Amino acid sequence: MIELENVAYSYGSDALLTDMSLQLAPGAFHFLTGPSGAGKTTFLKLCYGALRPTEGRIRLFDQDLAQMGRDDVAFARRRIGVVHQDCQFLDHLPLAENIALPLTVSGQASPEQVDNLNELMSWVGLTDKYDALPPELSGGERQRAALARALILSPDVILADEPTGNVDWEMSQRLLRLLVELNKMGKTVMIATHDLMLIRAAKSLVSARNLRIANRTLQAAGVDL
Ligand SMILES: Nc1ncnc2c1ncn2[C@@H]1O[C@H](COP(=O)(O)OP(=O)(O)OP(=O)(O)O)[C@@H](O)[C@H]1O
Repeated sequence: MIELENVAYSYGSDALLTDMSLQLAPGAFHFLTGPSGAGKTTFLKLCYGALRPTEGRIRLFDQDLAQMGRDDVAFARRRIGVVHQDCQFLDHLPLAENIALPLTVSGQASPEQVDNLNELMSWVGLTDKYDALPPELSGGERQRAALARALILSPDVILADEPTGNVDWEMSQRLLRLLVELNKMGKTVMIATHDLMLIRAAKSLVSARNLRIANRTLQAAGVDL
């Protein structure tokens, strides 16, 4: 689905990431860990085509990113749901409209026309927050809403950047179970996290591959992470 081959990335003159190769296969479940500032968010941005590599090759759904124009990337992006680290809601819009935004922004539908909106909001346990404004939500509610928004276009791949940041352990587990459930439905999942407890808790739920960014490159993490 997403392939990286010897990818490097630099924001300035120094390379942040080097020689990274990965194949995200259909139905795979990956954790991505590494110290703060190691480049996890940057790596996810490369995976969804928001950044282009300074070296190496990226393929999104069998297309070479280097050959893809803006429209091609936008089309491929519809198959990738991204849960952003800071949620990125529009504070003046009710929650349901925020969640439906990936559909309504392109003029494809109004929130009332989005068939799966109620279903999604119920699945993440937010039916009573339909009309709430984002600043009125708790941290866990925001994270669940961010997950719902990432799913509104029924993507094949979910890339989640610290989806359990700023929530308590119980809520982390709940979010983890939602992501595992999506994986059981056949979706490819990658979660970037600092939370090693979460990765350990996932062991009993899903067969995950653990990756770590260290020394500017991607490494398979051992059982003890
Ligand atoms: N747009 C940018 N321009 C310049 N430098 C950037 C930019 N975005 C990120 N960086 C730098 O790249 C490095 C990696 O950032 P990134 O957010 O990818 O790390 P991370 O592993 O996700 O960190 P954290 O775990 O703290 O979220 C950091 O030093 C950061 O300051």
